Amino acid sequence: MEIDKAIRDSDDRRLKAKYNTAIYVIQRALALYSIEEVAFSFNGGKDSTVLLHLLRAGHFLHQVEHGHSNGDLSDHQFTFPIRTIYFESTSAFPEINSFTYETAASYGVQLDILRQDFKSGLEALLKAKPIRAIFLGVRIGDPTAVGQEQFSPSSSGWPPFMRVNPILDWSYRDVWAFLLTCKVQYCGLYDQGYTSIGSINDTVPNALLCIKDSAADKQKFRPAYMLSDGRLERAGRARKVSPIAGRVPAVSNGLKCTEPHQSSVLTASIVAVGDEILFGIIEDQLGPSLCRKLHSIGWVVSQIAIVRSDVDSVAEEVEKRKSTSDMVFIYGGVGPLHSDVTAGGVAKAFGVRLAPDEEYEEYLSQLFGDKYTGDRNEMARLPEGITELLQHEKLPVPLIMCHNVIILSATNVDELDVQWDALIDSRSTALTSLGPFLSKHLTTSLTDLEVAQPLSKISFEFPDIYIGCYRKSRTGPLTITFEGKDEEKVEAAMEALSVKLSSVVK
Ligand SMILES: Cc1cc2nc3c(=O)[nH]c(=O)nc-3n(C[C@H](O)[C@H](O)[C@H](O)COP(=O)(O)O)c2cc1C
Ligand SMILES: Nc1ncnc2c1ncn2[C@@H]1O[C@H](COP(=O)(O)OP(=O)(O)OP(=O)(O)O)[C@@H](O)[C@H]1O
Ligand SMILES: [Mg+2]
Repeated sequence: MEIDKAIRDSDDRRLKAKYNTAIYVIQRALALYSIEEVAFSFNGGKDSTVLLHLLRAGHFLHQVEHGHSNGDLSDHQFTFPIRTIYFESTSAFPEINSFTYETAASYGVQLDILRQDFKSGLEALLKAKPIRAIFLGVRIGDPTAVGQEQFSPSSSGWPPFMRVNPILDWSYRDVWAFLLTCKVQYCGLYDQGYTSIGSINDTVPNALLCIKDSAADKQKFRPAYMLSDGRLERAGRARKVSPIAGRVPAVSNGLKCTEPHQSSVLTASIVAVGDEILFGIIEDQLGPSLCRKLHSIGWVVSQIAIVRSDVDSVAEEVEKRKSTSDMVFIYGGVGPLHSDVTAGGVAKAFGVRLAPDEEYEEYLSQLFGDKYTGDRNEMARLPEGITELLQHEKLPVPLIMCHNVIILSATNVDELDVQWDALIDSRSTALTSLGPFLSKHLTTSLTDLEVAQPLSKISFEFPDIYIGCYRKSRTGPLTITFEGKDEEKVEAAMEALSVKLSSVVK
């Protein structure tokens, strides 16, 4: 079976682990329900395309296990035996419609086309057919995944059936790793910068994939698999636009299609975990170093917090920061000791549990060998369903990323340097360089009282320039700093203040 073979032949351990879990879920469902009792909800989207091929492989393996097939791995001509439903809508992209029909034809899939809304369509279907379980390509991070597990009964108010979500814990990156590794066809819209597809009324290409090319009259987009931060997968679906504007790829999620540094500033929060820092026994050196690194790539650090080494303190801080910052960096409290509570705190902040992560466990056992036994397995328990491992050749063990929270295991500045370089190199985080800040400063021996009024006027006139002040001693000169991304504006702000201050001197 070519899908199973492609995954087994691949050396992507994470993908293998995700594949195995999905196949396990599919096989359990096929053991629980007869083939007449299951259905597959297919809509030509990338997630349901992944699921189609997983179902093909899962059903094939199920047959082999039960002695119904000769197990011939080159068996391509397998007719797809699971009832497949497609809710066709007049507002679907024509490319999605044709891909759905063509794919069905290629893999022997019999499509049941439903032209009602989901609920009425399912009510009618369940009256007519003995369906008890429906496979869906829902993934954690989808708005509809909230509260769902791999097997979730339909919600109240819906007809009764089991929703089976074999790829619930797959990330955006896993989806693309699967489609590219298995070399299967996917809808052509994904090669035109669409990263998640709804209807023509609410979907445009993802502005984060826009290629700036002033020579061309039409904007171009990179393919969906190039999106480095899966969190932003739905950026092209955030805003409802008119049907005509929906096909014009100029605006998405309020972001103009420009180089990111021209239109946006991203913010980061830093969380250090450690009672010893709060007791004053050791000093946090990673926080200031991270601030410099983030500033150098054009990010704004909005906060550094130091929290106690307990799960609730970590969870409370991460919960606040993850929704107000684009990225949260957390360090300290990583390891197998009783005080190593960071992973647990992050899990709690996202409302998930800690569960063994096979892939991470493998890295740890390679690193620690035989010593890695017993309680040390604790280290391989990571937030379930939301963890992405960020591998890099320079790192002995991958970094852990849970949505927009990156757990750093560095304990000193040298280790941080290595992890930072790996993050910058890694295309799977959103840590893109936004273009550096331009910094200028001037010093004055005027008093704070003399400077206050002109300075507040200038701050008001230049709202997008960060104007700050510091002094090294109460009696020494005052340094005024100007930070911004537009050199001319930074200089204009500094010049304007100089003029105002010189008139104070006179
Ligand atoms: C087969 C199937 C089963 C569904 N079951 C439920 C359900 O039990 N409860 C629910 O609230 N929505 C259910 N939905 C609706 C989806 O959660 C969601 O609203 C729909 O896929 C639209 O998603 P979109 O807004 O991202 O296009 C179901 C949809 C499908 C196709
Ligand atoms: N019109 C539809 N007909 C049948 N199933 C659907 C339809 N819309 C959604 N689904 C089911 O819901 C799942 C989740 O939809 P979702 O839009 O998140 O994923 P997708 O369409 O597969 O991929 P993408 O996120 O790129 O749009 C689908 O994988 C599919 O199982
Ligand atoms: Mg979709």
